[in-house]
Amino acid sequence: MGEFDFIGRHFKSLAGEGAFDLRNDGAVISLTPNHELVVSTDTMVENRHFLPFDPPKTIGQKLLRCNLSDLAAMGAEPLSYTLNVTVPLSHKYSDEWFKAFAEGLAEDQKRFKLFLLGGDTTASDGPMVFTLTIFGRVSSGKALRRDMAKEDDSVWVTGTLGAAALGLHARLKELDDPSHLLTKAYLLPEPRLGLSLHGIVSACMDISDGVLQDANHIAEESGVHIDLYESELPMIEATRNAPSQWEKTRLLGGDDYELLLTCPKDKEDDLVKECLKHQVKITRIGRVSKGHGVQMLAKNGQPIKFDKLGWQHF
Ligand SMILES: Nc1ncnc2c1ncn2[C@@H]1O[C@H](COP(=O)(O)OP(=O)(O)O)[C@@H](O)[C@H]1O
Ligand SMILES: Cc1ncc(C[n+]2csc(CCOP(=O)(O)OP(=O)(O)O)c2C)c(N)n1
Ligand SMILES: [Mg+2]
Repeated sequence: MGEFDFIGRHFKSLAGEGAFDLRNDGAVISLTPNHELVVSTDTMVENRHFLPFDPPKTIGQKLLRCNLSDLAAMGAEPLSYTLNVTVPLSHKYSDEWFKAFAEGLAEDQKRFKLFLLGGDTTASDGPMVFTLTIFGRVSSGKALRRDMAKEDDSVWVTGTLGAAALGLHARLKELDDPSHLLTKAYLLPEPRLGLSLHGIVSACMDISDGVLQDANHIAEESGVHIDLYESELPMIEATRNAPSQWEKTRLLGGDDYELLLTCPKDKEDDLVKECLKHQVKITRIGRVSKGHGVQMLAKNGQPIKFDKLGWQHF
């Protein structure tokens, strides 16, 4: 069958304007005046980012959505993406598997209004690896950044936290998930696209490695200290009620793909209004102050001690 046949069968129908039907050496991106191109890339590795027995459809969707979440964090709107696939030679993923993977991409392409530009296909003795590079656009000068948080700003988060990290363990049958909501959060994050936050928030990023570690990125980049209040972290019931042995996982486990924002006091009403307009839950979870680093504070005001801040690959 070969890789060319494989590309034609699974990916050609996902291609859009400038992709030349996936039959050229490169693709062309048309740019509009007064916009800047935003680029972001993320890799997903079998047994590191997804489980080989996860549904192929949601693996495709999660791959796209993690990248869409990066565009959301930049305040950008999606245009197109490239897809690199490294197929494992040691164990076979069926044609049906890739069909469902591509169906996931097709469904989300339609919903989030972007298309495939091209990519690369290889094989190796290692695990399945997907790399997706996403292109978006933002009005010139209006990209959101991580480095403008200021003393006395409040810290906010969209949606809820911790469910995806527990969902992974539900998939591994280490934790009960009768509502299936933990599993759903792990399999299918919801990118917070479409919010108009430029001129409202002082810093923005998406949470992939856990709220504390990612808040630390904003703190470092902005030259400030951030306190997060543990009791304020928004969690669905299944997350809040998980047995205490899962405390650290739900707080630091990552995989949330929610937006972490800092906001000056006089813009808080605008932030809440903008999120309400788009029916996105938003919760105040902390405060920016002078200094450096991050702390998570318990209800009694005491810092909670952790041996690490969040997810690290090595
Ligand atoms: N291998 C690499 N080469 C160049 N830049 C990298 C590499 N890995 C990460 N980066 C850059 O480092 C920054 C942080 O990366 P990462 O933690 O992966 O961010 P994100 O959580 O947004 O994906 C990004 O600007 C990314 O482009
Ligand atoms: C099988 C499996 N094990 C563990 C995890 C948890 N996990 C893997 S990577 C990661 C952090 C995000 O991935 P990364 O590659 O750091 O993305 P980036 O920060 O670059 O967006 C998390 C929480 C998972 N999603 N799946
Ligand atoms: Mg990354």
